[in-house]
This record gives sequence, structure tokens and C-alpha cells, in this order.
Amino acid sequence: MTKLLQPDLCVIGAGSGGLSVVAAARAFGVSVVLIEKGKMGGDCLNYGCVPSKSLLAAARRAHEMRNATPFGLQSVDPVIDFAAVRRHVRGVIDSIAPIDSEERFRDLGAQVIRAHARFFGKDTLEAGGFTIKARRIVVATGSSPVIPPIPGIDTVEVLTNETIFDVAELPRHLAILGGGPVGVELAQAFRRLGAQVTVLDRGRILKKEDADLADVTLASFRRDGVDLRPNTTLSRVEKHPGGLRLHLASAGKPSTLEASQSTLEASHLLVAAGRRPNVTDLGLEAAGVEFNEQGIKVDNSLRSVSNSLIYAVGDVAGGAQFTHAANYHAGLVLRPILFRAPAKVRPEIIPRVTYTDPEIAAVGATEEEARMLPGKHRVLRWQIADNDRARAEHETEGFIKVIAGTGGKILGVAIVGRNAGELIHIWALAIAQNLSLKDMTSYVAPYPTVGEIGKRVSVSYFEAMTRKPIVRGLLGGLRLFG
Ligand SMILES: Cc1cc2nc3c(=O)[nH]c(=O)nc-3n(C[C@H](O)[C@H](O)[C@H](O)COP(=O)(O)OP(=O)(O)OC[C@H]3O[C@@H](n4cnc5c(N)ncnc54)[C@H](O)[C@@H]3O)c2cc1C
Ligand SMILES: NC(=O)c1ccc[n+]([C@@H]2O[C@H](COP(=O)([O-])OP(=O)(O)OC[C@H]3O[C@@H](n4cnc5c(N)ncnc54)[C@H](O)[C@@H]3O)[C@@H](O)[C@H]2O)c1
Repeated sequence: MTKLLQPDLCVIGAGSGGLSVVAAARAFGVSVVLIEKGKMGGDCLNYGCVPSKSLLAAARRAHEMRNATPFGLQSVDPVIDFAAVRRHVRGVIDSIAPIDSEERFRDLGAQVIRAHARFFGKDTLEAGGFTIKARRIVVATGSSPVIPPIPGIDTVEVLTNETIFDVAELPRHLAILGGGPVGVELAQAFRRLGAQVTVLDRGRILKKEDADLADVTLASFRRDGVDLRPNTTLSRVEKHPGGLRLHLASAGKPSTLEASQSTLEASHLLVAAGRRPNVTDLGLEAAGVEFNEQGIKVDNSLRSVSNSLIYAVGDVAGGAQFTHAANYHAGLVLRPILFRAPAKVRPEIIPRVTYTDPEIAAVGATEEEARMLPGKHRVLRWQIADNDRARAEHETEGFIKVIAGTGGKILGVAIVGRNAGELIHIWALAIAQNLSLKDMTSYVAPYPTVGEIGKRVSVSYFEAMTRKPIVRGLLGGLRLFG
């Protein structure tokens, strides 16, 4: 016989989205049941953001050791102890894990059930021998890696983000299928740690970002010796002594338009070809919750379009797939759930960062998207090479690009350069608060910081105005008064 629980709120999934919902709901004393079938902390802590950024941090140190000469220091080829690198990654995960742990959430007063959850009614679930009937339910089940149906792929061992951080030895030659954020971040990390790396993508690498930004980062990849193969499909894969043989079809150079076939031998294949939302095996049909391949169908308050008792947050909600998006969602759904207050997702305020060196960070419209928007817009650029601090650091690659609409409205901002993810904060605030470029000139920027590029690019918006005859005439007129 199952035991009946009747909390105010039930949350499925203890990843970034689910845990944020539970922590905030408990802060208001709401009764909560949290159900998690896997590891507490979900993808971000265990198989995503945290291990990938930790690996990139080690890779960056290795790169800096190899490239110290501009500072008057002798460059050295670092000895990479991959087992120790793995211990560093594990250590970072372990240091964060208590924040996401079952114990912490029990201490906060949530009932935590470690089991697979399944709906069997519009407000009722079953998990781990419990029946849970809740006033509201939040689905935060995340997403999983897509394994494309490529001939032979089921006959070989492939890595995904769920297994790559556990490889015992540094791969000799890591082939990566997919040049999105997962693929490129791991490509740079493994290359700088000493592996040979090839990235295959059927389209443009880093195609979600404007090409001018991606080009700066990809130039750095080429210098590091990453073999980048855009417009390439993997048509077949098979076992080969010492690893795998990949059969590739490449669209060829646009000038020749000649497709070509080739093979590539690799020791490992990482599949980073996108994500699918975790909507199956959840009993969503029994709850009358509509979904498609993007995720649970929700309105702009993240409420299911077909069951008003149910909300979706994070990767399963079909929008941007980031931890900070999941956290933002969590804050939003609590408004209607706890306070019966309206909530509306604003996708344009969610920044995105690819943590390569140089990083790419953006918020709001891309230049490509801005072309589709009504009204005129201007694109402003400021090169990081013109920044004094960047020169001192020998980190002069990259630029900031601001897309300005009428009256200096900030439609979108993108930065490619070292620490671009840190530099985008002020612009994320600007877009969230509907600030204009005039506002962005109204503060004092500390010198010398790379962040000054933001103020410089904002000032440049007004430069044309200083040359207008009417303005110069007015100045001349004022001079007459002494
Ligand atoms: C390699 C990699 C690197 C990334 N790096 C970044 C980054 O740097 N910055 C960033 O913002 N984002 C990053 N992301 C994306 C980020 O990890 C996700 O957007 C985020 O984890 C989504 O949170 P979530 O709560 O929606 O899902 P998750 O964190 O995946 O949590 C979902 C949880 O639900 C559980 N679950 C699923 N089904 C059930 C069920 N039926 N019953 C019970 N439990 C269930 C799962 O076990 C899981 O623990 C990265 C992703 C990857 C793969
Ligand atoms: N820094 C970050 O915030 C960060 C880091 C990693 C992941 N993420 C999130 O995780 C999500 C998933 O990332 P991802 O990189 O796995 O997916 P993605 O969808 O962004 O990129 C997948 C790439 O794989 C290519 N591809 C797909 N199938 C292919 C095939 N059969 N052959 C060749 N190429 C193929 C696609 O063309 C695409 O470029 C992202 O949307 C992002 O939101 C974020």
C-alpha cells in the first residue's frame, strides 16, 4: 500500500530549476515534496556546468604555462597529470554538493523522495512507494543528450556529457560530434590538456552566435591545433584497432561545392549534438499535460497550456537551456503558485555565455535577429585591443558589439574576449531595466579595467552628434557670452 502525501507543492527534479523552486518555497514555509531519481544537483553540478568549467580552469592554466613569454617569463610545456586533473574536477563538485544535498533540503523542511516520479492523474503522482497529491506541481526534469541515429553508433562506445568527466585517461584523439557550447568548451579543455581534438558539425561551429564573434574564438581554437570541421556529417562509425573509425561526408568549400568523403581515426567519440527534454516515462499523458520535442508546452507564465495545476521550469520548459534560465524560471513560477500574482518570462533578458578562451557572451538580440526587427538600428563596435588593461594583460583579442535601436535603446549586446561572461553582467541589467545608451554613459568606470569598453562603445553612439553643424553652431553661440 502506498502512503499518501498532500503537500502544497510537489517538485519533480532536484537540478538547478527544481532546487531553486524548493528553496524559495521553503523560505515562505510552504509544504514541499521534492522527488529526484538520480543525483541531487542534476546536470549542472554533476555532468554539466561545474565539471566543464573546472576542466576548462585546469586547461587555462596549462595554456598560460605554455604562453608566458610575452610577460618575460619562460614558457614551459606542463606535465599533465590527468588523474590529478580529474581529482580537481571531483573536488570542485564535492565542494558544491552540500548546497544541493538531500540533507540540506531535509533541513530546510522539504520531504525528499529519491525515486522516479510518474503522474497518474492531473494532480497526482507516484514515487518511491508514495502517492503525492499536491495543490501545484512543478516539473523540472531537465534534458538528456541526443544520440543521432548514425549507422554503427550503437555498436561502439560513445561518450556524452554524462560520461566524459569519468574517462580514466586523457583521450589520445577525441572526436566531438557537435560544435555547440558543449562541444566547443570540451574541445578546448581537452586540447589544452594535451589531447588531439577534432570537432565535427553538420553546419557552422558555434552557429547560435553571430559569425563575427564565433570567428574570434575559433581562430584561437585553430592556433591551439583543434581540427575544426564545419559542414561535415558523420555517416557511419565502426570499431577500429585502438579506437574508432569515423566515415565523414563534408559539404566542401563554397567555391567548389564539391562534397567529399573521408575517414578519421579517433580513440574516443563525444556526442554533443544537442539535448532532448526529459518528457518521456513521466506519465504526462495521464496528467493531461501536452508536450512536444521542445518540451512541455507552457504559456508565458510557464504554466502547462493543458493543465493549469502544473508548471515547467528549466530545460524541460522548451526555452533557453541554462542554469541561470532555470533559476530565473523558478523565481517566476513561485509568483502565481504562492502569491497568485502574474508572471511573464522575458527571454530577451537571459544572457548566454560560452566559456571558451576567448569567451563569447551575449544578451538580447543578435545582429542577425536585429535585422528582422521593425525600425532602424545601428551596430556599434569597440575593439578590446584599444583597452589599456587588456594590453597590460596581453589579452587584446575580441570586441564588444552593441545593437542600438531608436533613441539609443539597447536591443542586444555581445562580447567576445577574455572574461566576456563577467563583462556582460552590466548589459544584462541594462536590458532587464530597459536602460538606454545614455544611461550607460552616466556612470564612472574605474581605470584601468576591461569593462571600460562598455562605456567607450556607449559614448561612440553620440559621436556623430558632436560633429553636427547645429551643435557646433550652438557651442559657438554660447562662447559669445564669455
Ligand atoms: C556539458 C554541459 C555544460 C553546461 N554548462 C553550462 C554553463 O556553464 N552554464 C549554464 O548556465 N548552463 C550550462 N549547461 C546547461 C545546464 O546544465 C542546464 O541548463 C541545467 O542543468 C538545467 O537545469 P534543470 O533543473 O532544468 O535540469 P537538471 O539540472 O538536468 O535537473 C533535472 C533533474 O530531474 C531529474 N529527473 C528527471 N526525470 C525525473 C523523474 N521522472 N523523476 C524524478 N526525477 C527526475 C534528473 O535526474 C535531474 O537530476 C551545461 C550543460 C551541459 C550538458
Ligand atoms: N556555457 C553554457 O552556458 C553552456 C555550455 C554547455 C551547454 N549549454 C546548454 O546546453 C545546450 C546543449 O548544448 P549542445 O552543444 O549539446 O547543443 P546545441 O544544440 O547547442 O549544439 C549541437 C550542435 O550539434 C550539431 N549536430 C547535431 N546533430 C549533428 C549530426 N548528426 N552531425 C553533425 N553535427 C550535428 C548541430 O549542428 C549543433 O551545432 C545548449 O543549448 C546550451 O543552452 C550551455
